[in-house]
Amino acid sequence: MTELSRDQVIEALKGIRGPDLDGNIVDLGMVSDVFISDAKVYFSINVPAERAQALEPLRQAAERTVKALPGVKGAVVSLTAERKQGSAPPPPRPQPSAPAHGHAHNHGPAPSGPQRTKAGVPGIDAIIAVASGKGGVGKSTTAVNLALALKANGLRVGILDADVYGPSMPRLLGITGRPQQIENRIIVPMENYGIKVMSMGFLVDEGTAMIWRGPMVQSALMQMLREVAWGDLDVLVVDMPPGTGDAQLTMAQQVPLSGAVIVSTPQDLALIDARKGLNMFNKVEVPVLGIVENMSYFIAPDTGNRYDIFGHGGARTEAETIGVPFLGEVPLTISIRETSDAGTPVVVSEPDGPQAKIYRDIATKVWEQVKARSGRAAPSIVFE
Ligand SMILES: Nc1ncnc2c1ncn2[C@@H]1O[C@H](COP(=O)(O)OP(=O)(O)OP(=O)(O)O)[C@@H](O)[C@H]1O
Repeated sequence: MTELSRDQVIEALKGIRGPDLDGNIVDLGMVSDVFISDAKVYFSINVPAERAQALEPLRQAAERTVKALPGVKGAVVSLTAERKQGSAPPPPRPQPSAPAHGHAHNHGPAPSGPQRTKAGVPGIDAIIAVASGKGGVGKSTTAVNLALALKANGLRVGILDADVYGPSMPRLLGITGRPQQIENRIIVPMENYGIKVMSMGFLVDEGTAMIWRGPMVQSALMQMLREVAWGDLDVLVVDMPPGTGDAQLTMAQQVPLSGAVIVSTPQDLALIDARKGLNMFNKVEVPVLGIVENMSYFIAPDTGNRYDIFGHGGARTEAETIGVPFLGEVPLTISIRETSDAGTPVVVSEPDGPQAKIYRDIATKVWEQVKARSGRAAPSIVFE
């Protein structure tokens, strides 16, 4: 197999017409730098923000084209809508949580630590959602490494994979097999690397087409939350399905969340989606613990050089604008991807490496936020 080159990719992308069918996306200057690493191709296409949604087919066409090239193992293509240099900053947005609800302060004294009764699931002190405004930003990767980093920081941790449409925890944590059921339909969670895990992926055969209707999703989720022998946990990390639709809103409402972590990539478009996520949690009065910028910058595997291909720093600015904590920047590195694919997340497989440290620092900040907010009553849950 011949080595894949950037020129080949660019040549192929020249076959894709611009949004108004004049010229191609390369000659129109819409394509960012192209990075190739381990036969996976990364680049972004710059489009006007207001046309982003309409141009999703263009992104898909570019992705398909690149994936079809011989020797390409995968492609990560994102749309970006860069602000023009020197343009006015966006207007300040209101604080995400109104002081009337008593959880608007990101600072101030940490009262007494998370309280057992607050989480609403006996034995579980705090439940944290990891969410993203859209798919593919690395939400599951962040969730698993955050959970393992919380464990590395000395906490008792579980993960609930609420992404029933595309459960990824079995793969990310390298767990196969089925969980056991004990008396009263209670399921024993699976376990690896010292954390307990429950995922629909353990119950449904891979490749089985599951057609989920809303109520089924809700009942599956409630079972995974309440009919699982979690034991005593300091924190349960919930990997939410991507997006901010009705299903996610209901989920955010029904799970007694202590707070939510929002994962975004730095591009403006992803940030717009991240803001939707933030609004969703505000709607159901779940405090947003902060934003993580994933794929913040790129570390080339051969030289270790750093490249800001995705416009690093957008999420930090966004967090400052909307007044939520910024939790940290995770670079796009091959080690994060490969360790995830291998079921040995970087926090456990390279615990002394720089990536693991980044996740542990994020975990520390997340936990500080949980503790700072634990005085607040959890949203009530209604059982039918
Ligand atoms: N920081 C990173 N560096 C390199 N690769 C990453 C990083 N974060 C995520 N990835 C890779 O990007 C892909 C998407 O990540 P992941 O599945 O975590 O995203 P997601 O937002 O949960 O996606 P989905 O919406 O499909 O559930 C995976 O191949 C993952 O290994």
